[in-house]
Amino acid sequence: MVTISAPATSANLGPGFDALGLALDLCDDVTVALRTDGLTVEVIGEGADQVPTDETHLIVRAMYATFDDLGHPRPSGLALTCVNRIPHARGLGSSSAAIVAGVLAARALAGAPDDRAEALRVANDLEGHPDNVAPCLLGGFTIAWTPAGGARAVTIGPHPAVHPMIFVPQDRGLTKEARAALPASVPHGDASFNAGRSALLVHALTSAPELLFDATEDRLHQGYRAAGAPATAALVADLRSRGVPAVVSGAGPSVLAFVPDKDVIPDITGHNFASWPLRVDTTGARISH
Ligand SMILES: Nc1ncnc2c1ncn2[C@@H]1O[C@H](COP(=O)(O)OP(=O)(O)O)[C@@H](O)[C@H]1O
Ligand SMILES: N[C@@H](CCOP(=O)(O)O)C(=O)O
Repeated sequence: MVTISAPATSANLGPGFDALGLALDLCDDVTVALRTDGLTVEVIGEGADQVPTDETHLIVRAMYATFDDLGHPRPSGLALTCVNRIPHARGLGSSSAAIVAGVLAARALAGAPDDRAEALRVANDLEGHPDNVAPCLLGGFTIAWTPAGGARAVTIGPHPAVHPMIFVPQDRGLTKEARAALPASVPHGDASFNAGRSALLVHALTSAPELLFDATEDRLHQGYRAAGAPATAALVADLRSRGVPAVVSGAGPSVLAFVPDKDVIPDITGHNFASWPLRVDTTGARISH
């Protein structure tokens, strides 16, 4: 039996589309036990009435893909108990947390070493972009990239004065749909703008939080997604008009803001979002046997 605790994540952080991400201290816990035969999936909390409980469940899919990647036979029986806290389809990396949990659980049950670089490669192949699975696996603020051999990532910082605040709406928004809203190409000026802001964001998050406002500007994805999530765009614009570094969290529809102190909650009167002050998770997914 193995238990994986996998954190929520906020990807992109404004200009770092598909590259930058931050782990947050809100975790899904998954316990997996080997059985002689059959598959059972018990889900408590987020998504309990919505996610499948057969072999199409995302954690089970990630486990099977990992056993196959290791060349290890799939077990004849599995029992999963999932305690879910990360809201689904809100831009907080619930699918990445599920994939990471499945990859780490399968590696542990197969007797493979806890090799996060290997786990990242497999998790990214399943998720399709590395910016959530990287912080979920490594913790902290991560920069991820995908060379020919598969995804890689480094984790750094962030500066202790980086205080994330998440604003979560009731409505959902699937990442797949938000990605479909993006154009096939962008103007060179916008690409160059984001390259500069992404570089500045690394400096701001690690050494100079006072630069976060300029560093979180984006021209690659948020504008194209605004029509599909107008309430999100309105909250980001309102917060930024008051000098708060605010961005779309992942593909949305949640909003991430950086506040000067963890107890400072910006006034969001008139916006139908719940405020969640979350600390940075500095360790990444945890495994307990
Ligand atoms: N813990 C989980 N168990 C099973 N499926 C999950 C879990 N978390 C997420 N999913 C699946 O992933 C979908 C959300 O993924 P996605 O659109 O990428 O949004 P998010 O930003 O929350 O990752 C859910 O609707 C569900 O189908
Ligand atoms: N870079 C991705 C990030 C998606 O994050 P999620 O938490 O919304 O799944 C994107 O912007 O599509």
